[in-house]
Amino acid sequence: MEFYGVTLSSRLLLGTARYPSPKILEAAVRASGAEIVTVSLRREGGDQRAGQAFWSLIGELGLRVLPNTAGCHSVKEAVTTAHMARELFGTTWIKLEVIGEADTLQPDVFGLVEAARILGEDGFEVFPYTTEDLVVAERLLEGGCRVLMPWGAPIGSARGLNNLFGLRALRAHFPDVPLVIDAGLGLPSHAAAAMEMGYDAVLLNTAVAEAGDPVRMAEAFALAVDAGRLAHTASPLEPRDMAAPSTPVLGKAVLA
Ligand SMILES: CC(=O)[C@@H](O)[C@H](O)COP(=O)(O)O
Repeated sequence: MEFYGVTLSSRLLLGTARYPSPKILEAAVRASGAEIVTVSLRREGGDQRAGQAFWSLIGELGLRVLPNTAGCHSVKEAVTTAHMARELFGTTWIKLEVIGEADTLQPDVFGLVEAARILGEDGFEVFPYTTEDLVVAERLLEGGCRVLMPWGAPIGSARGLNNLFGLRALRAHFPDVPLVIDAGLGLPSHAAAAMEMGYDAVLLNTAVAEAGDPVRMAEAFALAVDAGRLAHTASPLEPRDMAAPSTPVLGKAVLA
């Protein structure tokens, strides 16, 4: 799998917020096998000691940082945050969030398209947090995005894949674009379903960070992502309406 020319073997991207402690975050990242972790600029500005531990972990595991513009509600705020993140983290990658609505934290897709275009022209490689809308997807690609990150469900909701029809349509319309389900996953089975559908990867945070045992949950998600991907490459059956006997029978049994 490739994002902007970078080849990766793990298809699980992990967020780094809301863990009970830096130690548990470290163990969860290790258990997940993730090669990319998202970091919010605002979080890193906070606790100095947690920041230090986090940076040694990044170095030790050779992780790639995907800074995000979490919590930005306008194009201006998102663009400014992206510039600060580029300075601080030394990467042109940016996970672009422009939040449009407080209850669902759903993307403001108009602002998103505009911010993605501005950042693309500024040399950023943008990972936009979007909806499953096909027209918005097309606009983001026209604006220079080479990866799309549709939501599964609202951030932190743990609902899974809310709109299977829309997500399937998105996958079918853009077979060659790396598509990552971002946000709203609650269970490993949700991640497996996304991968079975042909999504390239999943990004999640809350389901692991707020699980009773984040380390075990990180491992469970890693296994689910691998299983879902394996199933996808094995050409799964299409569901059908009528029964089809799984055991072929020849003739009839004679019962005396
Ligand atoms: C980590 C990150 O980038 C989040 O903004 C992301 O959207 C994760 O959502 P969940 O916490 O629902 O997994």
